[in-house]
Amino acid sequence: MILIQCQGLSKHYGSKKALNNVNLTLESGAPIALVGPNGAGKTTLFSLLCGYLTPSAGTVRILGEAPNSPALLGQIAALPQDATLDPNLTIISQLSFFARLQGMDSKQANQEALRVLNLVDLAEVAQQKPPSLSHGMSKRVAIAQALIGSPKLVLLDEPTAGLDPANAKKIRELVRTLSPSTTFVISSHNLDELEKLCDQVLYLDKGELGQSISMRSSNSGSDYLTLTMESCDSEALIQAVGQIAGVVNITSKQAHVFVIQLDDTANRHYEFETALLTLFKQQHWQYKMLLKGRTLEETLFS
Ligand SMILES: Nc1ncnc2c1ncn2[C@@H]1O[C@H](COP(=O)(O)OP(=O)(O)OP(=O)(O)O)[C@@H](O)[C@H]1O
Repeated sequence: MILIQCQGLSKHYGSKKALNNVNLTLESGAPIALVGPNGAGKTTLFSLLCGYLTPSAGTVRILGEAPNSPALLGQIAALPQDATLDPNLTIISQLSFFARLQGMDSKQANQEALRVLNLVDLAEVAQQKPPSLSHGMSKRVAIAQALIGSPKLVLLDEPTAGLDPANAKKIRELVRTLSPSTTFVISSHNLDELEKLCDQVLYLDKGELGQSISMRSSNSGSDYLTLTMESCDSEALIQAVGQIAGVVNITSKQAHVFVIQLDDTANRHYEFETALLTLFKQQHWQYKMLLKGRTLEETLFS
């Protein structure tokens, strides 16, 4: 099912071009990552998808509808980067209010508010007011708000920024669990996190959509291996590995991490891995990790 379609989408703020002629078609399914440097236009794109901003040129369709169409009520939700709640009202009353805006009666709205608070493990703060929550808790409440009514599309702008590692992991697990019925588009600078969660990565730079990378195909069908060593003489390793049959290239941009490109001969990986382990045994070199494919960082920036 086509969830998002943008054609020739541009947004200017005065003379500033924040988005330039973006063409994009996204299907529902696994989470999709949106990455790009500061000021690339990610928030602007999210705001156009939600209908918070109107395009300077081009069109947006969500499930075939214009972003502000009443048909999308409850079907699309967003977690803005700087989401805030009213400091004077309890969490439950605010979440229930948002549920009522989607047409639920007061009993259903209360149950829905509790359901989404349970999803983010925060049912115990239901009767509290926002100022009594920590930054991480406020973020999780904002994520709960985006999940009201089980929308088909949820846009998350930096969902785990400021969360401790345990809570960030919980949010990732929640996204994974809900993914069959909700498609998440996640904007983040945390490439490790996106790599764990997303199959497709969109790269936006200076308002233009560049690469669209399929993590699945780049990891399964690729001819790359990423090797992390415990400690080693990098030059000696590059020299020795470079001489193993099938190696096209070996590079190292981070201490102890090597990206090895193999030619595409059938069974090359098995033969190469055997030769690599034999080399480690001969040289008494200890490896930490050998991964098929390249990291997202390597794929985007090498
Ligand atoms: N309201 C505005 N008025 C003028 N310029 C704006 C406005 N909002 C954003 N911009 C500019 O548009 C460009 C894109 O901004 P945007 O916030 O969409 O980027 P971003 O990719 O979300 O950045 P970050 O990763 O820092 O959050 C930037 O150059 C920004 O300065």
